[in-house]
Parts: sequence; C-alpha cells; structure tokens
Amino acid sequence: MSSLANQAEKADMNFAGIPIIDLTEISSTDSTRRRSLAEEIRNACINVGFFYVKNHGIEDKIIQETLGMAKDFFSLPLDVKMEIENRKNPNFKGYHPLLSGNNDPEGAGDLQEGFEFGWEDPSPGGGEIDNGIMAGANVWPSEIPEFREKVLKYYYAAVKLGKSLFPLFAQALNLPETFFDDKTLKSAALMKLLHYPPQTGPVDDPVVGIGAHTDWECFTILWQEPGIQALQVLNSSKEWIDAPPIPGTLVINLGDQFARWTNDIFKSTVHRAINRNNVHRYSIPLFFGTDYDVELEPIPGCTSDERPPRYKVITAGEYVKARLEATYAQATHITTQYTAPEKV
Ligand SMILES: O=C(O)CCC(=O)C(=O)O
Ligand SMILES: [Fe+2]
Repeated sequence: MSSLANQAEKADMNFAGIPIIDLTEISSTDSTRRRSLAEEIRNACINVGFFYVKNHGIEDKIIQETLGMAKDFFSLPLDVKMEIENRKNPNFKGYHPLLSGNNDPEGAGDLQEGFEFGWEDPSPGGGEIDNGIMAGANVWPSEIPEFREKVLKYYYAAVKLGKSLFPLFAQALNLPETFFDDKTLKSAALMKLLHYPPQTGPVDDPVVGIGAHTDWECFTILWQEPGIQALQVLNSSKEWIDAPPIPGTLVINLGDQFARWTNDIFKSTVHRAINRNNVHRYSIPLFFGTDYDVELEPIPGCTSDERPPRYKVITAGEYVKARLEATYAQATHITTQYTAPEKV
C-alpha cells in the first residue's frame, strides 16, 4: 500500500478542534519550508478536512468593502433581488432567496439568502469564459453601481490564494507541485455572498442556516463575520465541533472533488451553519474547483488493493451542475415571511 493510502487507513477523524496553519512560507524559495507546510496541510486534509489559514495575503480592506456590498445588496427589496434569481439562469448564477435552497435532504430548507457568481474578465463589461457544461454569464444588480467592481476585487484575491494552495495540495499528495496547473486553467471558482438572519425557535428545527452538507468543489475558502459563532463541523463521533471565526484567518475546507480525486484520502467533511445569535450574519465562501471538463479519476497513489476506487468517474462540471440542480430543485416555498434586514 502506498504511504499515502497507509496514512489514510490510520486517519483519526475524531478531532476536537480545527488546526490553524500559517501560510507565511507559501512562496518560500526554500523547498524544505514549502514541503513542511505541505505536510501540515496533508495532516489536516487526511484527519479533519478543515483548517484555518493565517497570513493568507488578502487585505482586510478588500474584505470589508465586499462585506459592505453584501449588506447593501441584501438590503434591496425582495422583488428587486428576485429579478436576478438564480433559477432563471442555467448555472444558478445570481440571487437565491431564503429557504429556496436545501443542502440537507433531511432538512426543510436553508435559512440563508445568497448571491453567486463565477469567473469573468476584469475589464468593464466583463466577459465569460467558455466553461462547457457550466457556461453562462454572471448577472449583477444594476441598483448598486460599484457592486461588481468591489466584489470582483475580493474574488480575484481569493482565486489568487486558491491557485497558490494547489501546489501545496499536490505536494501533500506526493505529486509534483505543478500537478494541478493544467487542470485549473479556467479558475472554475464560484463565489457566494451569504446572509443568515437570526434564528430562534426549537434547537431541533429542521430549518437551519445551511443544513448538514459537504461542499462540491476541490476546496472552499470561507470568510466568516467576526464575533459570530455559527459554523460547525462533524467529527467521526458524530459530535458537532464549533469552527468559530478567528480574526485574521480564513477557513479552508475540502470538498467532494478532492475526495473523489483522492479516493477519500482527503476528506470532504460534513458541516453546517446555524445563526442562533441575535444579529444578522454574513459569510463569503469561494468554492474552488478544477476545470469543468476534467475527469475526477483517482490520482496515482490514492488507490491500492485494500483501497479500491470508491467513486464512478465523472467530470467536475457534471458533478457540480448535478448538485446545483438537486439543491435548488425543491424550492416551492419562496420566502413569504421575508423582510429585508436593516443595514448595519
Ligand atoms: O456560512 C458558513 O459559514 C458556511 C457556508 C457553507 O458551508 C457553504 O456555503 O457551503
Ligand atoms: Fe459548505
């Protein structure tokens, strides 16, 4: 058995907390420093599927401006937001209202509203790239003129961070650092602005902010609003472990594309978010996938006689699109109880 598969057999997913990894050495010219960072990442990927990163390089000013845009956008009247509803677009770009998505088939809808977009050229007017099965232009709210420019600024910064993580993931898998380069040429990265209204009522309510789920891409870069506990991660004892916002950090969690590609050596760990605070909560995930035409077949070293392939081979685009369709399929009860939040 390969040493990687061997390490995965001994994985201990009974974690009690989420590791914090310092990215200072990410572009060190000293390969032993990059390797030691990759080893930390490997341990987190095999045993937790989640880690925080500090010294990630995204300026706080860019984050705050994007947060401001999220608050402005979600404060718009519902009928204005519904003009760019995601289900009008083949790839679900645009706005989704409260309870229109359901990430947990056992849940009754996600108590969040969101705005989603993908890569486009930074020049005014933009321009989509040909993304095959996931092709389709972004839609933008015309009521907030600076919205596109500001949120794209965060998007490009997060995509840059994501691109710089792939060589570490490759090293963590005992592959050449360039392994993912030709599989991530089109930045198949979807970004969401999310707003969770405060939630009261029974703790076993089948409606939560976002129900128990795994993410679908390779990994997610998540910014969470400081001071508000909502995100929880499931360990192997079926305990929900809090993943609170830690100032100056972002959360990185692995998704299904990496789990499929690595035959579950990298973990796509179940998580959820519940905003049981008396304030509105905002978060910003960026889901970084491989190019949509790439086939998710087991990476060398991730299968063995004892660990045969666990997943049917499928392209990344087919996988993401199928999951989007399932998540937004049952939206019958659109938000009659919705009231736009006060701008804070
Ligand atoms: O809002 C959060 O903290 C988590 C969001 C999330 O898990 C997702 O959008 O996939
Ligand atoms: Fe998630």
